[in-house]
Amino acid sequence: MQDQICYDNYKNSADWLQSRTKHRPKVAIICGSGLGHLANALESQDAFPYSDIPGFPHCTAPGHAGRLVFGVLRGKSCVCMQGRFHMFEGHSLYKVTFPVRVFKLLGVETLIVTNAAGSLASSYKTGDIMIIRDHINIPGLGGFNPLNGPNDERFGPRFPVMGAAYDKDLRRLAWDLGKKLAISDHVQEGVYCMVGGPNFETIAEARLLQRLGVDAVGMSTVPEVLIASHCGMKVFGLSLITNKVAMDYEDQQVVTQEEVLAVSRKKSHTLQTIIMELVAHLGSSTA
Ligand SMILES: O=P(O)(O)O[C@@H]1C[C@H](O)[C@@H](CO)O1
Ligand SMILES: Nc1nc2[nH]cnc2c(=O)[nH]1
Repeated sequence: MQDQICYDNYKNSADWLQSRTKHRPKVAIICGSGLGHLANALESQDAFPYSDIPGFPHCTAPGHAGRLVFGVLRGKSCVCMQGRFHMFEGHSLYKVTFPVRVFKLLGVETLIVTNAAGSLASSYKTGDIMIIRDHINIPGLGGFNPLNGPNDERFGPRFPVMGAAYDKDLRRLAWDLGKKLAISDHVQEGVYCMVGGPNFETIAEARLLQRLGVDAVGMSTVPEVLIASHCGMKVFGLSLITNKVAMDYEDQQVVTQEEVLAVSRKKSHTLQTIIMELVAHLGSSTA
């Protein structure tokens, strides 16, 4: 594969970071659009602009600050991506997922992914939070997969299974936390679908995805989950529902990226609260 990334590049980046921070995180968090505020909650921060880190791509999507922040969240050492890389920015899937393998080499065991997404499930409301139970990888079904090319056994097997990519115990814990925080009316669990973007769905595409069993659709997350699961990390994912996807030609709602960002910024606090509680419980008998 033309631009596949070799082990030494991931290692070089991990060594660079380890020589500049005392933190040794076991948890990594990827912040979706408008959700980067979470990184500000980290204590004893060491922050690095992506442009300084060897091998890291540059962040061009709106609502993604482009910084890697190490610190302590609820007593746990974490590393937080304040902004991610998307295929629609023109990055290869190897670049999109580059940080995840760097996290593996840093010793990360649990990856938490977040995103902004449009809902297809009729019962979902804007502002709801969806625990990701499973995914559909539309680019992947068409052959675009970050695991394409020669397999590096140091990361994982040639043919990884994906039937249980989203950790069951962490999903259950998130449900319990939703109840404890009295927000369970706004918590859902469902199937996330990645499309390539950058355009939003046509009406016919939206209807197709709904028939396929998709509850929420976005343009990210799945490549990172594939790479994390391949190398044996526990994965937990949340989608913030920023809009309902138009399903009808008469529908007057037209989604815009401004609306996506405005809703995710407005509702990010709830998502952050769940993540902070979840991180606090990591390592207990249930997580
Ligand atoms: O990084 P995320 O997935 O939150 O980025 C947002 C949501 C869609 O993927 C895309 C268009 O809204 O940007
Ligand atoms: N593809 C897609 N991505 C989104 N991200 C946030 N909302 C949407 C949406 O409606 N469709």
